[in-house]
Amino acid sequence: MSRQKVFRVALRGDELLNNPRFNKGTAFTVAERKAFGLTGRLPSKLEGHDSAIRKNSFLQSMKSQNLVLYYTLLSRFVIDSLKPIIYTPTEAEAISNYSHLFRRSEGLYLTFPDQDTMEEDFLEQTKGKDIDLIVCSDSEAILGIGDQGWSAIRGISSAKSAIYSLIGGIDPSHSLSVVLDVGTNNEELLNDHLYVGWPYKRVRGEEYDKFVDKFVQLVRKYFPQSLLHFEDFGVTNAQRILRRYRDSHAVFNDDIQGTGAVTLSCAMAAVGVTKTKLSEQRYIIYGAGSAGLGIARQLRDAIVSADSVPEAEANKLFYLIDKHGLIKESLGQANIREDLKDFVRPDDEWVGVKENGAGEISLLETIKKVKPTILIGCSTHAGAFTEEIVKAMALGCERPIIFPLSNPSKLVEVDPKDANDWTQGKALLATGSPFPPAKMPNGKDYVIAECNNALIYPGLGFGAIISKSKRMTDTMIIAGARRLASLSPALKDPDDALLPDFADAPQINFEVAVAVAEQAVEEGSADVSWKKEEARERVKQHLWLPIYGEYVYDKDGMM
Ligand SMILES: NC(=O)c1ccc[n+]([C@@H]2O[C@H](COP(=O)([O-])OP(=O)(O)OC[C@H]3O[C@@H](n4cnc5c(N)ncnc54)[C@H](O)[C@@H]3O)[C@@H](O)[C@H]2O)c1
Ligand SMILES: O=C(O)C[C@H](O)C(=O)O
Ligand SMILES: [Mg+2]
Repeated sequence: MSRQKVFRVALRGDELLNNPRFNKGTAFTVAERKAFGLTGRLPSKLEGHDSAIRKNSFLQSMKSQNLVLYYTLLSRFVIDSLKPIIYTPTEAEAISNYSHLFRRSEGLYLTFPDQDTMEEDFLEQTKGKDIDLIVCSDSEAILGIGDQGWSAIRGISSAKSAIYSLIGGIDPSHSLSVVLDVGTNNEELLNDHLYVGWPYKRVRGEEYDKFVDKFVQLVRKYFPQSLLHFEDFGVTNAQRILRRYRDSHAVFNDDIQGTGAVTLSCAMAAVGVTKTKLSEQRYIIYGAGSAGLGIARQLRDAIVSADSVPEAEANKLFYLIDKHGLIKESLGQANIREDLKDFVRPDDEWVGVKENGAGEISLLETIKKVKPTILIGCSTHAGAFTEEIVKAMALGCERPIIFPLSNPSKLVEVDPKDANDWTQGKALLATGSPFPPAKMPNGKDYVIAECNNALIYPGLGFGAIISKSKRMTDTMIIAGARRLASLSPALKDPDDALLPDFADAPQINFEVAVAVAEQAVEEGSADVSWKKEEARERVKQHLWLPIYGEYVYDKDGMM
């Protein structure tokens, strides 16, 4: 017969969770969590559960044991082959199964019913730390796989933070990954008795806004010069939260602004190949959610500033398509979000164009009428760019520019190999997830650019952090995007990739960070006394590299 022993334990918080002798993971009781300062460090449900270990889990486990080893392995040897394991697309699989994979606490869990202790939990987790970067998600729109509840902490908040360190050079001990667990509407998770998050429907409306606001105000109070990165929020919340806080703190929505920036760089490189201007293109954006609208606005703003086109004229170059087809006036307010209003097409343009029974105009009909030069996919609609669609693009212009950006790989709108074959190598291509090179008709490889926001957000973020920017402004983002575009391999060889390879991402993001910091200082968004000309040196000095230091014992030293 076994008898439960009572131990007197002098450890609290991280010390307790990181002690293999005493750690109980999700099995800590509510009373123990309170007594040992663990409430904000563990998800809400108490039983943990293990399942098979994947490569991703192995690296995750290495990360929790030895950060220097983890980042050295990733950066020094195999950045482009291991990145897909710790990030897109493998993360999608790890996230959807995370309750079954959960082993150790990571980051900060803020759960809706625990909001009375939010400040305590926040302070427990950040005590003695100098936090520059906070990455948070409420997990409602994870990549293209939708609502994943609590699981965002692992594959999204932590993976995005890891990319900041790996590619951007941000010291991992200065970043904090957060999940805002406000429930989930994912029935599969709600019905899974092993789901370890808060197993209730998503909180909406005023209660949700208050919860998010409480968190944002803690960030502002304790880390006023940090960058607050929002990832994979649902489209309406994402836009609203960004609007609400962007003038009072350095906040950044990666899906809107990061995706807009990397796609702008990629489009600049593509029009460099076709020797045209951004203002001479006609754009179809398929999927008008966070990414679609972010891309449309970023491209529009660049056209206004670089080609001196009035905003109202620039708006007319864009055709947005969503679930109800082309976004046009007659879809009515119920089917058009308020924030899409700049891009709503007038009905009288479409007289004579074929509609379906519900009065909707399809992607194919839009292409036939508009003869676009650029087609961008961020719809989560796998295979939407069929052979007929891609060939219709190629009929309308010599070098169609086609970016199927939906992640993970299985949701891509068209396999780039097919788009290349169907256009006899004429299409200029980029995807959101990594794909192997396609073969050109002359037998050469065509490297598919990976147009993923991870190629730019680490540099954008680092630039804002180093310059202690009070806000992340559009002009800072455009400065970073221009710098990235200027490093495109296709500018030297038009048959080369539109964007640099991820193997070069650290050097590329260094340049992006310098450009952002320079712009921040020049425009007065920065809060530093140094001059624009010093930005390069400042970024260099603050780059974190995974190298062991020498340890000297000091009882009051770092813990
Ligand atoms: N490459 C990148 O860096 C990058 C960045 C952000 C998002 N993405 C990808 O883009 C996709 C969308 O992400 P998001 O954050 O904008 O999500 P979101 O949910 O905000 O937007 C998706 C939009 O597509 C629309 N849609 C769904 N099915 C459609 C269909 N059949 N036809 C037309 N429209 C349809 C939805 O109504 C919604 O408006 C995801 O797959 C995501 O992984 C890629
Ligand atoms: O996470 C990624 O790979 C990119 C992007 O933020 C997405 O939501 O798909
Ligand atoms: Mg995202």
